[in-house]
Formats: sequence, structure tokens, C-alpha cells
Amino acid sequence: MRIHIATDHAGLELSRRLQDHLIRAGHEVVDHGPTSYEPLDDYPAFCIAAAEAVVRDQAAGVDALGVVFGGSGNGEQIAANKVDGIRAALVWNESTALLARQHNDANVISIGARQHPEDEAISFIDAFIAEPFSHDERHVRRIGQIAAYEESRPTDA
Ligand SMILES: O=C(CO)[C@H](O)[C@H](O)COP(=O)(O)O
Repeated sequence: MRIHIATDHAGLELSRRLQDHLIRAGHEVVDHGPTSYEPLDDYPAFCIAAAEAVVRDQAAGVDALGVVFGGSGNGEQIAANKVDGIRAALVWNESTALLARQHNDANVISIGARQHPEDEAISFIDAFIAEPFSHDERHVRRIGQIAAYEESRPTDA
């Protein structure tokens, strides 16, 4: 699978370790930054770039997911969810990782890198990537309602 990754200074160490881990597991990793440690860098542009790439890939039929993380994962989730077509879930244990895929068909996982030991954060990401969407009718219906809202919004002219 192709995995788009983005973080900020708070997640850079985890990002490096995660990228090695995912590549060793056979995934194709696309790093949307940052590439070096800058304590005053800002997560939105990195996370939005990753989220846009996930939408682009999925629209083209490419098997792709996104992983964004920072200190808490909150802002990274918010930024990713501004991109139409993104369903980014803030994950904080194995259950929320699995439910994000089973119930929400989340295409981006957000994690607080300062909230978990690295091994734990990586285990949540592994669980998220491996878990399929259930395709249960009620979940399809609810996701469809979110998409319908997105599509009903007036576009900026
Ligand atoms: O998690 C984040 C946003 O939700 C950021 O990583 C966090 O706010 C960065 O904090 P600081 O600039 O104090 O290192």
C-alpha cells in the first residue's frame, strides 16, 4: 500500500522510525515533511499535502492511506479533515484504530506522538492499515451523509 506521512517537529523522530518500519513491511512511503528538525515549523501545510495526496491516489484507484501526527494529533487531524474526501480519525488505542477503519472507513489516521511510546504509536498505525472497512449498511449510510454535506457546500467563486 502507498502510505502518505506528514508531521511537524513534535513527530519527526517517530516519522523517521515509522517510515523505516513501513518500508520494511513492504509499503511504499511518501513523506510530506518536514525533512529536518525546525522547532517552530507548522503542521498544517504538511498534513494538508498528505491528505490531498490520499484523495488524489484513492480517486485514481491507488490503494493509499495517510498517517499524520504531531504532539497531540489534534491539529493534524483537524488540518487533514479540511480536505474534501478525507476522513481523518484521532487514534489513541488499538480499539479506536480498528473502529476508525471498520466503522468510519477513515483514510487518514492521526496520532499524538507525545502521548504514546513509539512502539505503541506504531502498533496503532499497523492495526489501522491492516484493518478493512466493514461495508455494513449503517456505516456506509453515515459516511454517505458526511460526503453529501461536503458535496452540498457552495464552492468558493
Ligand atoms: O500537536 C500539535 C498540534 O495539534 C503540535 O505538534 C503541537 O501543538 C506543537 O507544539 P509546540 O509548538 O509547543 O512544540
